[in-house]
Amino acid sequence: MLFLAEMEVRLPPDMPAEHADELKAREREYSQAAQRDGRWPHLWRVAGRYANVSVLDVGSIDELHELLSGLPLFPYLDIRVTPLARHPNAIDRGESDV
Ligand SMILES: O=C(O)C[C@H]1C=CC(=O)O1
Repeated sequence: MLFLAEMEVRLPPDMPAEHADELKAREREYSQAAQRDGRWPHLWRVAGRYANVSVLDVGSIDELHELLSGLPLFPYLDIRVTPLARHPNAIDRGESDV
């Protein structure tokens, strides 16, 4: 199941820089592990904003929630999730038409 996830990062301005750096380092490790295992096929920075647009590939809504809520930055993220369905005009990538 594919989901579009739009995330806005909102770190409190008074968060100590060392704490922010530690969270960002853990976030990088966590999201790169998910990218490597195929659950996070796209991660794009939104130009001009501390925000990303991601495509997540998970087996269930519960797995999606587990993946997102496990993000070290989760308490500081505004996340909007949109389920994705196949577009009928999309060029086939080896899967059968829906
Ligand atoms: O967009 C961000 O920087 C937050 C975040 C979400 C995944 C990741 O690696 O970083």
